[in-house]
Amino acid sequence: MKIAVFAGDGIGPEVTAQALRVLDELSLPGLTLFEGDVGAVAYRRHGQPLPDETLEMARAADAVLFGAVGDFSCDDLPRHLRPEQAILGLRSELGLFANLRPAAGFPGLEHLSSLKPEIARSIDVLVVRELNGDVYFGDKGERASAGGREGWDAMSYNEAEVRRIAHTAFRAAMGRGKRLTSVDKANVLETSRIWRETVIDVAKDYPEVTLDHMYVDNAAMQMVKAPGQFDTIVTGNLFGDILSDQASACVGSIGLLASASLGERQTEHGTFGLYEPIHGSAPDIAGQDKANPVAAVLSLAMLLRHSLGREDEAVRVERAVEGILAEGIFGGDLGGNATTGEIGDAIVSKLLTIS
Ligand SMILES: NC(=O)c1ccc[n+]([C@@H]2O[C@H](COP(=O)([O-])OP(=O)(O)OC[C@H]3O[C@@H](n4cnc5c(N)ncnc54)[C@H](O)[C@@H]3O)[C@@H](O)[C@H]2O)c1
Ligand SMILES: CC(C)[C@H](C(=O)O)[C@@H](O)C(=O)O
Ligand SMILES: [Mg+2]
Repeated sequence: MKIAVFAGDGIGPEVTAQALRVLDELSLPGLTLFEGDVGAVAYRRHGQPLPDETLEMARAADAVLFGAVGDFSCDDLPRHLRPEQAILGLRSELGLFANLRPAAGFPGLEHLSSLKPEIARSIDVLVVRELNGDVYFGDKGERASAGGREGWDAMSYNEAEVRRIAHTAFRAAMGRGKRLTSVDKANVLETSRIWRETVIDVAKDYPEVTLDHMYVDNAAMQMVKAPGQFDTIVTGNLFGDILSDQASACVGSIGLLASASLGERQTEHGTFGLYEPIHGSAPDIAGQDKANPVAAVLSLAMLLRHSLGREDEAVRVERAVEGILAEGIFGGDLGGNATTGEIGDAIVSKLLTIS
């Protein structure tokens, strides 16, 4: 089993280090780790945010554990050299079109949510975000206009792209509450019209799943008003990016939410995938031992489940995280004062008590 570890920038290495301590504690036989450069750190060392050797390392692995990329010092670089191109490049080059972003409350921690506890208690949603298309990967550029320089970005989805993410989402909904909400902006966008018609067509293969549709502006409002109404959400790249950050505040902190990015490639151990927190490099707290490593540790749990076929270990890691949160071990993002390292220590100790 090979895991490529790309820790990246800012708090990326800080939170990834804690996930690696947890992985070490599991002592999985036959596991080899490879470390590669991504993001601003890769740009400084190699002149590119996603060097060829990093991409090759990912291709040769069974899974990628990713930290975060992004650095304000790179804000003025041309787009293709920006750190964010590392994660966008990995997602597209590796065909990772399905981004699973679960957002469920931790029992007893409702008071940590930005919502009223009685509303927060109900949140248990899986956001299935399409990851290889949309306005992210359409043509873009700058041109002259009567109003001065004009930036433009083309948004599109074709039926094949919608079909494959819809199948992923319907299958995920089958394993959950059998309710799927497709989020779009079909009242305005042609992209969303094709999206909606295609999702409706795919629904014929899943008669047990109740499908409904919601415009993204309403979905954002409903996410804070009554998040418990959602079971599984399927949406495009941009809307999924935004709604998942929003869902994290409903749970309590962006430092709590993990993600899996999956494609079609199967290995002898499971589905090849890339696993990362939904948060970024958080330059405002980088280097201060303040970052919450829970999202990174829970990303490792998703890696164990989906790419290594290690459900038992995945559950153990999740229980350890739930355990330390139930004991009130929080960092500053949740109103506590535990450092990144102390939260990692607590998770590792808790793991030892769970068989
Ligand atoms: N996948 C990725 O690598 C990824 C994801 C999002 C943003 N980014 C990049 O990260 C940089 C910063 O972006 P941003 O500030 O918009 O988003 P961010 O997610 O990095 O931070 C947003 C806010 O949440 C806080 N936060 C984030 N993670 C936290 C954690 N684990 N513990 C405690 N607090 C945490 C930060 O301190 C900040 O206040 C940018 O360069 C952006 O492009 C990268
Ligand atoms: C860094 C950025 C390109 C990325 C995205 O927009 O997908 C991030 O916000 C995320 O959620 O992983
Ligand atoms: Mg995001």
